[in-house]
Amino acid sequence: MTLDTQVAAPAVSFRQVTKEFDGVPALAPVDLDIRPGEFVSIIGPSGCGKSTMLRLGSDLDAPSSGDVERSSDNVGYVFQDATLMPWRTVRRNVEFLGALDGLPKAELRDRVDRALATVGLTDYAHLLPKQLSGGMRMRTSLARSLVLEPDLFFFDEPFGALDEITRMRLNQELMSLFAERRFAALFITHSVDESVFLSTRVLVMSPRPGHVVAEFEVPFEYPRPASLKFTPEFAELERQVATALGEVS
Ligand SMILES: Nc1ncnc2c1ncn2[C@@H]1O[C@H](COP(=O)(O)OP(=O)(O)OP(=O)(O)O)[C@@H](O)[C@H]1O
Repeated sequence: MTLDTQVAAPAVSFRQVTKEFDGVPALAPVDLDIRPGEFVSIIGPSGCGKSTMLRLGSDLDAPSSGDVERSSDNVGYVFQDATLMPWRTVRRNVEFLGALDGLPKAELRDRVDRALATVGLTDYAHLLPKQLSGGMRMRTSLARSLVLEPDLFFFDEPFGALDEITRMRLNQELMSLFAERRFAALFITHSVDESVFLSTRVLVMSPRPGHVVAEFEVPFEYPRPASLKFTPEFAELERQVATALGEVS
């Protein structure tokens, strides 16, 4: 699918958005548009306001000044903690948001089946969260959001607590999903490699009060093969992002 990301209305836009906590600025004025088909990563030092931006973008918190606008209320969230209900099976966890949203039973069943298949958990749907690996718990969390077929996704370091192999695999799966669905995404990470591999655009933030100090367009076509990471072009972009991070850390 080709999408002209420059003409579509922003899925979310930040206009001169600031945030203070107890009078102390956490976020300097931020301007940012994320359009349908854009996967924007934010990377920056600890405490620079990445999660704050995500909370403001997703309406979990209100800015101190400025405006945040979303073009759709159909929003998905995936956090580092999968926040599954321990007494519910994988299937019942994945059903949860769709049921809350009042999806008709048959539609919900179809969507849950598709979401479970997308994340590779069809054969594990009867298990409880305690019987799952960390990667499977994260897949369950992702599937729960997918059931709502969101136009806009917020990811707060979803793979930060996973081992490297699982993280690489989930990066590949999320990239494939994005290649297919082309939702809009705001993705918080501490990993340069992950940000470049997944994103159409990478933003580097300064220490508190956070603001965007560097921005990189990532030109690689989707779907991206894992072997992309071994190309000189990928390594060069990683080097540039890491350098921008180093300059501000
Ligand atoms: N509810 C709050 N009350 C007071 N201060 C807060 C609150 N939430 C965040 N902060 C402060 O705002 C700043 C930005 O926090 P935020 O969690 O957005 O940073 P971050 O870049 O996501 O950090 P990390 O990479 O460590 O997760 C930090 O200095 C934090 O202590």
